Amino acid sequence: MNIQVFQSKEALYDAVAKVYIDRLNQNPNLTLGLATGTTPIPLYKKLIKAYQEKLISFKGVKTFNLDEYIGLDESHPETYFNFMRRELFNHVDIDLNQTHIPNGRIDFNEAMKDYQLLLQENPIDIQLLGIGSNGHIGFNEPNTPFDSKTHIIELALKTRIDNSRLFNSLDEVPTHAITMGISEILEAKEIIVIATGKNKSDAVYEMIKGPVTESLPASILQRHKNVMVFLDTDAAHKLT
Ligand SMILES: N[C@@H]1[C@@H](O)[C@H](O)[C@@H](COP(=O)(O)O)O[C@@H]1O
Repeated sequence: MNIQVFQSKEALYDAVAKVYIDRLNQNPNLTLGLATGTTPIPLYKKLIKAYQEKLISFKGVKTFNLDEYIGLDESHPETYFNFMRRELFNHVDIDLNQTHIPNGRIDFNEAMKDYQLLLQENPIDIQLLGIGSNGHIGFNEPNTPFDSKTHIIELALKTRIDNSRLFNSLDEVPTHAITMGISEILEAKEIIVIATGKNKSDAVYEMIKGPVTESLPASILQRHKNVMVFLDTDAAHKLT
């Protein structure tokens, strides 16, 4: 793992954005694995700015998101479908037909099989990841098998409490989600993990220094050959 710690979030997100700008200039037809949550938002803002400044284009880019809630109305602002349009897709020249998000509103078996097949056919060049405070990646909660493919998962109470800040109440937070599996995440040629804030420091420590165990899903990243981890000093504070 290549681990970088930054004194400021500004410097952190500049560094991550630079990786994307460089990679997109090397290959304008990248297949990107994208993430939601609060963590990637400053990165998406920087990529929108880079697009506006004509440093990058998304015309040839394909995207695959990690996950989607199950049970939210399609008009709900917290569906990851709406999140991605609001935070990135509506502001750049991406072909929306080339953007993919697991579908949380159709028959589960069909949705899982469709996404598994799409991922098999479209190897991901760079997978972006945040990390849950319990070590989840995507919505792969603790004790998800490392060999899992896209599946339906019951969200951990901790995750629902963490994410309830974006909803009117805990009751409104969905209990289930559809998520890319851990084995599919590991297929990406390159993985970029971003974590900021003290509430991520335990999970970050376990991801990097802890045993590789299904009880801390992000720990499997120790076994991937090409992972870059971008941390602020708060998220990194248990490491030294
Ligand atoms: N499913 C997402 C994850 O992909 C994300 O990395 C994590 C952390 O979210 P945040 O960045 O808001 O802390 O939890 C969310 O629920």
